[in-house]
Amino acid sequence: MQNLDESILQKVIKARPQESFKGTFGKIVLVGGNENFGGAIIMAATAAVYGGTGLVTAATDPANSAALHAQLPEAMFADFNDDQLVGDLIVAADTVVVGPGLGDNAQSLHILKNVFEYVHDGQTLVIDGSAITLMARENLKQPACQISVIYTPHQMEWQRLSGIKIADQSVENNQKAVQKLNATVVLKKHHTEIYHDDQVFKLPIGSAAQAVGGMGDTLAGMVGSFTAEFKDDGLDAVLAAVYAHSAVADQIAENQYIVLPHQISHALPAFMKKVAAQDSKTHIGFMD
Ligand SMILES: NC(=O)C1=CN([C@@H]2O[C@H](COP(=O)(O)OP(=O)(O)OC[C@H]3O[C@@H](n4cnc5c(N)ncnc54)[C@H](OP(=O)(O)O)[C@@H]3O)[C@@H](O)[C@H]2O)[C@@H](O)CC1
Ligand SMILES: Nc1ncnc2c1ncn2[C@@H]1O[C@H](COP(=O)(O)OP(=O)(O)O)[C@@H](O)[C@H]1O
Ligand SMILES: [Mg+2]
Repeated sequence: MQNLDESILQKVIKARPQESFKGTFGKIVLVGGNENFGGAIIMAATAAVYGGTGLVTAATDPANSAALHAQLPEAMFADFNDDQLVGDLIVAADTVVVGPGLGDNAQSLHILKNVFEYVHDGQTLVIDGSAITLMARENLKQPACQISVIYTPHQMEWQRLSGIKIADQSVENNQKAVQKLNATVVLKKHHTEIYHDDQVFKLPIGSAAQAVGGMGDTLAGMVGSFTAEFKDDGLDAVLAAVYAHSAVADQIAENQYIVLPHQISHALPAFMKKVAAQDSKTHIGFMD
């Protein structure tokens, strides 16, 4: 098991080329947010916008449209019930995130199946929250095409997906389950573990100040954002997102009892600027 450190940030987050436009930095579609969980998809989309992905669309329940636009005018809205529209957006995307606040009823399942129908070779698919629960419950297989699949379960979602009880989630048991999945797994907990092929990475930072609703929705948005924006970096983009999420949280937690998920997103542009400007030996104190 390898401990992640700050060097993963400099490896991925570089100064932007001046000869560029929004399309250079990727397109992402985030699917989720039923009428009760609109906050989840708004938090995920916020992470994607502030993470720097060039074009961000939230496919969600129409009940969330006004709130999304009010909170995040940079993001576009699509009705997640419009299969064709969502399909067209997915076809054009670099990364698709599905699950934050999607819910687990028949409508949620229909939307998830529609996403799986349209994803195609070369894309990244981040599967989070309700989408993991639905796949486990409905025994739904991940799409068979050549996509990079990244699951971001918390321990109970991982129990549902892998069948491994939380108490038995050892590195060895988790590795066996991940090898059957053909996917990367970001197992979220205190000191999150990332499983990829036969490699295991551990996040040595982060704290209980992060134990608030929406923290994982924000991480899913960041993982999606970085995989779309830094698409040549593959696994490193995932590792950098996981590290940055908790590195920013730790800095906010120096002065706060808890960290609100949207505060992490809002702090990202300044944090990323510091990373891109600094050499790899310097501590990144974006609030210094
Ligand atoms: N503002 C919004 O819109 C928000 C919307 N959200 C959306 O809600 C949807 C459902 O997601 P979910 O995670 O809230 O519920 P679920 O999948 O049933 O898991 C909870 C069950 O597992 C158990 N549990 C055991 N270990 C655990 C662990 N380490 N981490 C977490 N749970 C653990 C836990 O035990 P308990 O707390 O009861 O002791 C409980 O029995 C999903 O789409 C998500 O995106 C949320 O993000 C919140 C903000
Ligand atoms: N005690 C803790 N220490 C460090 N990180 C934590 C702690 N509790 C929660 N987190 C982080 O918060 C996030 C919680 O994810 P999740 O349960 O999916 O949240 P939600 O679905 O409410 O957005 C994960 O990134 C997890 O690693
Ligand atoms: Mg979650």
